[in-house]
Amino acid sequence: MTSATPVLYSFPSSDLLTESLATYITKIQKEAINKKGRFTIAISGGSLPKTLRGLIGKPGVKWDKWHVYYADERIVPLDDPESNHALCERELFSHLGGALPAAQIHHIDESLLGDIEELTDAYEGELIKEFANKDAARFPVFDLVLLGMGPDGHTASLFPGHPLLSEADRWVAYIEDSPKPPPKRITLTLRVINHAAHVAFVASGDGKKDTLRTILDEPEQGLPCSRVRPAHPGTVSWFVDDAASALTKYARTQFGV
Ligand SMILES: O=C(O)[C@H](O)[C@@H](O)[C@H](O)[C@H](O)COP(=O)(O)O
Repeated sequence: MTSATPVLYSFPSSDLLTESLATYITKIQKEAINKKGRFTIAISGGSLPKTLRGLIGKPGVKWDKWHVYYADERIVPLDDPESNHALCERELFSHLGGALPAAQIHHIDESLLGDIEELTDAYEGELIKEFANKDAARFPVFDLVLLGMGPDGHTASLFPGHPLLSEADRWVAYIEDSPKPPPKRITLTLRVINHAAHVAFVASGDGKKDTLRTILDEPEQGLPCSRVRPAHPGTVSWFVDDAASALTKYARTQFGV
């Protein structure tokens, strides 16, 4: 089975990056809705939710068809400043005037914070409700997974050298020793990410330039971000700014949809 080759889009400003990312997401959303009447997306935390602001008020975004999941989430209350859900609420959902129904935003079950195994099973159950039997697939096929890149090359809560990278059965897994705090998290597994129709990474700033070079120019090092290679006909795209791409020799593609 052939895997997607990363496509690199690099922008001179964060405004251009934000606007282009919004255009890209809107196009994928439209294709998904035309095909099956809904759009399934998984979103990470970190600086990513803020870069989705270009979607706010953008014509053509059909929020009522969105079904949102988290690519990873921290095991903290939903209103905790460390919660990815709280972050997405703050940066995006609260600006939509209720256009995206709360029932279509799938967050962790707060009543299970004390039992990470049960919480993980329950979150996987949320995915099963959406995806099981749909394509008779062994793994869910998200229309789009949006990811960030950590300075150590991690993505979602998949960290370099961690045994979780080899998880071959679960859709959602937990980690209790995350090197990035907080230590307890759940994450989509690499198998799930690599079954997505489209995956897009977003990375910006000078602080990302060394890691981005390693990920794109030396994929053989096997950093988690380099291992995101959805199977054909899936795609993997990188939306970065020129500061982040300063060191990579990887070929740039001109953005245009
Ligand atoms: O919840 C998390 O911690 C994230 O999902 C994580 O994978 C993040 O995306 C990267 O660490 C990049 O974070 P920055 O964009 O803040 O550098």
